Amino acid sequence: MSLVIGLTGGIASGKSTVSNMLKEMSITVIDADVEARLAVMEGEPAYKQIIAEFGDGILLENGEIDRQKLGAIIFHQADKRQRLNEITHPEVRRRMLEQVETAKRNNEEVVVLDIPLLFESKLTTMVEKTLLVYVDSDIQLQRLVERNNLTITDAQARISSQMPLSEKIKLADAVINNNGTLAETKQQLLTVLDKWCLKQK
Ligand SMILES: CC(C)(COP(=O)(O)OP(=O)(O)OC[C@H]1O[C@@H](n2cnc3c(N)ncnc32)[C@H](O)[C@@H]1O)[C@@H](O)C(=O)NCCC(=O)NCCS
Ligand SMILES: Nc1ncnc2c1ncn2[C@@H]1O[C@H](COP(=O)(O)OP(=O)(O)OP(=O)(O)O)[C@@H](O)[C@H]1O
Repeated sequence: MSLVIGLTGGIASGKSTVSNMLKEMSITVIDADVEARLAVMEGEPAYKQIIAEFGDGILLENGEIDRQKLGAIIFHQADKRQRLNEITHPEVRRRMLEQVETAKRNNEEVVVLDIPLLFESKLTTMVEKTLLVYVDSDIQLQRLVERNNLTITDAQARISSQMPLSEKIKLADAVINNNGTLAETKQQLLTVLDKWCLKQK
């Protein structure tokens, strides 16, 4: 029996940081952002649908989707964001489920799905437990600005395109507070895994 955990949070709250800790423990992590990237490669059905919706002005010279341009549109326009989600999310879901099945066949004890929009896109049916990586909003903004080299306005647009962390915290089965050091975050992760995985056995 595998336990399927949905790892979520807000943009720049620390999901990848926690994912990397899980990978170091040899736990399989399936990353929705990676699957979403693969789903929109040239030749994939979503690629054509995106061009039909957003025009070929969003392509780079080499034919790939210009992620910066597409991001600039969808993080500022809710209706466009919804269209992109409608195009990409079914394919992301399908790809992730395929990998969950493989992990289950391999009798892996724990499988983690890293899904930023787990609650917004109602993907919780894919997982048995939900784990939220939380940070205070001022720290989130500061980390996002620094990591992505964004203006405060652009960073705020990205943050407000997602459900606030203060709402997500009410929906999660467990919360890791990532305001502090990486060591403190890892300790909280180990406590949660201990609790959930020991119960599994
Ligand atoms: C908008 C795009 C082109 C921006 O690409 P970019 O390389 O700049 O960012 P990346 O894909 O690494 O995403 C960074 C973060 O942005 C946030 N984000 C991405 N898409 C969305 C969205 N549709 N709504 C809200 N937040 C989003 C997530 O927190 C994600 O971790 C890209 O994110 C995309 O194609 N998004 C649609 C697919 C999607 O919803 N992915 C999220 C996982 S399901
Ligand atoms: N505890 C911490 N202390 C200091 N910096 C941190 C901590 N956790 C994460 N960071 C930094 O904050 C930034 C955001 O973290 P990370 O990339 O893990 O977030 P994410 O939730 O995966 O983001 P995204 O939704 O954009 O994929 C990174 O630059 C990371 O190095």
